[in-house]
Amino acid sequence: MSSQVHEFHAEARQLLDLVVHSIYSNKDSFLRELISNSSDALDKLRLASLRDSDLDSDVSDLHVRLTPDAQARTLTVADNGIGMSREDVVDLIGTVAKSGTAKMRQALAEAGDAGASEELIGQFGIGFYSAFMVAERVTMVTRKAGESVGTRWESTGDGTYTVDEAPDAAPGTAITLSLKPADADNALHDYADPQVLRGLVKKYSDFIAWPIRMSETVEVPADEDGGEPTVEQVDATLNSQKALWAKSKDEVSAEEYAEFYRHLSHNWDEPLETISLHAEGTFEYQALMFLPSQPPLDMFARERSGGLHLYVRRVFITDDGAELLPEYLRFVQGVVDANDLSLNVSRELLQQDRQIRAIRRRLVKKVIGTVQELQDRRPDDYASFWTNFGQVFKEGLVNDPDNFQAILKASVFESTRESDQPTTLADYVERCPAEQKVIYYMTGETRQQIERSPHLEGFRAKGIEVLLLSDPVDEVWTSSMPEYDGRQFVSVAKGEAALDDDADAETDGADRDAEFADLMAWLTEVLEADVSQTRLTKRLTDSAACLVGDTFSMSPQLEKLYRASGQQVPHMKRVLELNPDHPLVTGLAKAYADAGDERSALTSTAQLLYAMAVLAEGGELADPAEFAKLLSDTLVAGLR
Ligand SMILES: Nc1ncnc2c1ncn2[C@@H]1O[C@H](COP(=O)(O)OP(=O)(O)OP(=O)(O)O)[C@@H](O)[C@H]1O
Repeated sequence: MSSQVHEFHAEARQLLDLVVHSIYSNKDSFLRELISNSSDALDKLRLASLRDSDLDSDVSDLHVRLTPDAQARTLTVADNGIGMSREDVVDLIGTVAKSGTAKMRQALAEAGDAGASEELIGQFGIGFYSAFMVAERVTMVTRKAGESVGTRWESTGDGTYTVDEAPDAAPGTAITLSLKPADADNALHDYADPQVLRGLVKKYSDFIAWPIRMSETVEVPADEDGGEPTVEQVDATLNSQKALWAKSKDEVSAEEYAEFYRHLSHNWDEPLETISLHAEGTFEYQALMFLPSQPPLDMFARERSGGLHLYVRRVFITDDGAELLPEYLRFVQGVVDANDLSLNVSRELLQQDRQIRAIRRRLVKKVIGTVQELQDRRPDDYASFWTNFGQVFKEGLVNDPDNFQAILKASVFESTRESDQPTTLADYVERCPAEQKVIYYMTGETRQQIERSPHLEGFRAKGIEVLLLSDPVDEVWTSSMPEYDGRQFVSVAKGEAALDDDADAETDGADRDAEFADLMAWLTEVLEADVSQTRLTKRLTDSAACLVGDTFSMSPQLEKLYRASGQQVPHMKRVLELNPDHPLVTGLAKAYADAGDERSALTSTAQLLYAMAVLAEGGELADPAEFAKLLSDTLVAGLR
């Protein structure tokens, strides 16, 4: 195939434009990005050759090489890794691989000016494109393992790039940067200077497992025989290649951990917390995990792979660590290096492996324990963790019954208490009056909707704190009637509300029940399709009526969630609760008593009463048009 000019995808162009004109101060980080990509490519080739004995690739000396050329003002970063095919190049480099998400697109659209690029680059990372922060032109020559012809890619970072055949390409990938003039004022260093490169590798990429080599000029002093001093080219390895996870925590600096985290995660932020684990005994392994300080763009993408990389005795096996941590901990980044697994272990085997399962159990406990520690000791960091990952973490309440209590404890919840901070359950319990033996909650779609719901009126009037749960998972885990610290979770929208506080209430209640008995029996009959029973309520102060489920029933929101996921669930009838002090209820009782046999005229009022109760809790009417007609007819009748 001949030379082709391609246009970058719109998003890629936008991003490149930001990069080229970037005032991002950390331009040095381009080197870390390129070395990181090379390291990944070397990992992939070694793995491919382990798995596929037909792959005729030389893996005896895998490495990265830096070649600065001060005269030509170029820097080449080359590896003999997996390489890319022509299609790979166009697909991977011509588009912003990870940017399909709305968030990135939105951020790009908003970042109109160069000033915003700083933040954007720092937040999202730009991988390969970071080369354009320091280079006027980038040339990539690459050849994929197993293919005979290579590809040459070139761009100046304007809207287009060219792709050519490269018949003589060496296996792997070589990226040559034609460097912009060094400009110390703008943190643009001289990347053709070997000393600068040496320093950057030490700083950012020391832990890379593969050797990063550079040919250096060294002076050989005059020997004893009086020969002249000479200058020689020597191949130097710039990085120590030490696996950070094998070291104990006090041997590694925070900055080293942070760089390693960035390398692993392709994020550009600092880790919020570093977790190091060295297990000895039956199964020996080392784990190094990080809680990020920023959420990744694709956290809610279902196909997102796990954040843990698996190594076996220092050999990279997979970066899809789905078997190592459950989905609800998918934000955790890190490495697990197991001593006793086979290098040939396949994905299927991983799933069944006893050792992997044991490791997973331990890692899960460790991560939850770390979140708990944050909660106990570093409230600000915990708050930021919760904002970013709380919703995902709470998925564990549904998916990980074994750790339910630990997850519950390490979580926080919104509540009716006057505070902008969510509460732990321990604090909730501590605030409870002595006689309150349960934890009250209400679920709904948003906090605002729940707060307006009539069910809370009585609780609010009595100053009883209620948890406001508005994540979809909340519907699910609460429906199994869990306990915390021996206290049951009780929905304020289910069962009878125990809100009495004086002894006379019982007799009072019996009198009132008798007073409204006829009306209630009639309402249950008229609203038979939706209402299982009508009773007088203790939970309302302002509204006329509300609907409550049985203690063990499904909430309407859960019903909706099940339907949305394609499951057939029966429509749940609920109890209609009436406020005997409300004029609409007393008025209706009177009208009902006066109407004699002419009660059919009151039917629409009964239906409106029901519909209003549904609307007040933020629910949806089965037939909104019918409701509008009923209301209109009633209003018209009132005007006559
Ligand atoms: N040296 C290389 N050898 C082989 N493939 C490479 C190399 N450099 C980049 N690639 C391929 O190009 C893809 C895109 O690289 P790029 O650095 O833009 O993004 P990334 O590494 O996936 O993520 P990030 O943007 O966070 O760095 C990589 O995922 C990889 O498949």
